[in-house]
Amino acid sequence: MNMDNSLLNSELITFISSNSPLLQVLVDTMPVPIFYKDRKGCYLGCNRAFEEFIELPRDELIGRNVYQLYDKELADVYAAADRELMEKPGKQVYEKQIRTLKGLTRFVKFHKTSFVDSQQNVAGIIGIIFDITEQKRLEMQLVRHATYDDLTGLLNRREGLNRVSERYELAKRTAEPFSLLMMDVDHFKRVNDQHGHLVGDKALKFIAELLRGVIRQEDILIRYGGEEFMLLLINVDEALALELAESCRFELARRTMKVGKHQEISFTLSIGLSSYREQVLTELIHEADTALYEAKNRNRNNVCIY
Ligand SMILES: Nc1nc2c(ncn2[C@@H]2O[C@H](COP(=O)(O)OP(=O)(O)OP(=O)(O)O)[C@@H](O)[C@H]2O)c(=O)[nH]1
Repeated sequence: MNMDNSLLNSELITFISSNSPLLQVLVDTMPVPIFYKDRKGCYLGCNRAFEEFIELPRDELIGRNVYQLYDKELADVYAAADRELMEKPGKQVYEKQIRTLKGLTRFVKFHKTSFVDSQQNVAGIIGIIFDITEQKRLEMQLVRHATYDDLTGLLNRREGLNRVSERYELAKRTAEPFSLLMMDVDHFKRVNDQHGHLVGDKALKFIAELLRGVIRQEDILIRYGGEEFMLLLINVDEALALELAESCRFELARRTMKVGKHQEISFTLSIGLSSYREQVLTELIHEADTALYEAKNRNRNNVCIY
C-alpha cells in the first residue's frame, strides 16, 4: 500500500474509495476479511470477504462504529481492543468467539495494526480476520477424545487418574476424608455372548448413566476398563462411602434395560471400597482392587471394604 502508514484521515478515506479503485480491487482479492477504521472507531472501509463475513454490505458499514453494529458485550470487547491499540500503537493479535449479525457463532483471530497520519499521530487501525472456527472445532474434538470415553461419555482412565491424583494431593493437604470404589459389572461376558456386542455397548452406556444419576456432582466417575468403573468419593469417609456404594449397587440391581421389543435384562455390580488412611495413591487403588476381588469371590453383587 502506498499509504505509507501516514495519511490524514480525510486523505485516507479518499485514497481508499473512488480515487483508488486499484487498492479496493486489491483488498477485495484477498480471501480473508479486512477492515479499516478511523481513530474514533468508525469503519472507513472493508474488503468483500469482510462484507461476507459480517453479512453486511460495505455501504451500511462505512461511518458506523461497533456499538451501532454488534451487541454491547461484543462491541465493548472490540472498542477496548481498539483503544488499547491506539494508545499503544503497533500490532495486536487476539482470539475471540463472536456472533455474526445473523447470529452464527465463529471463532476468529484478529491481527490488527495501527497507522499514523502525516503528523505521525495515530489515525486508525487496519484489521485482518482469520476464521479459526474449524481449527477450534478440531481442537475441542481432540480434547474431548483425550478426556472422555467415547462409549459412555465418562472420564477415560488416563484423564480420570490425573484428576484422582489431583484430588488425592488436595485431600492430603486439607486432611479431608475420601474414599475410592472399584466397581465391576458381574458376568458381563454373558451379556455379550447372549445378546451380542451392540447390546453389550448399550448396557455399558445404561450402567454409566445410572451411576451418574446416583453419585454427587463433585464425585469423579471413571470408565477404568471394559466393564470396570472407578469412583472417587470426595469428602466422604468409609461409613458414607459404604452407603453410596450400596446405593449404586442397589439402584443398578433394581433397574432393567430393554432389549428388543419384549426382553428386559438386569445387571449387578461387585464393588471394592478403600478409604484414605495416609496410604499412597497406588496403594489405595490396589486396596480397592483387592476388595473388589473379594466381592467377586463372595458370590458377586456385594460391597467389600478393604
Ligand atoms: N460390548 C462390550 N463389551 C465389552 C467392552 N469392554 C469389555 N467388554 C466385555 O466385558 C467382558 C468382561 O468379561 P470378564 O472379564 O470375563 O468378566 P465378566 O464376564 O464380567 O465376569 P466377572 O467380572 O467375573 O463377574 C468381556 O466379554 C469383554 O469383551 C465394551 O466396550 N463393549
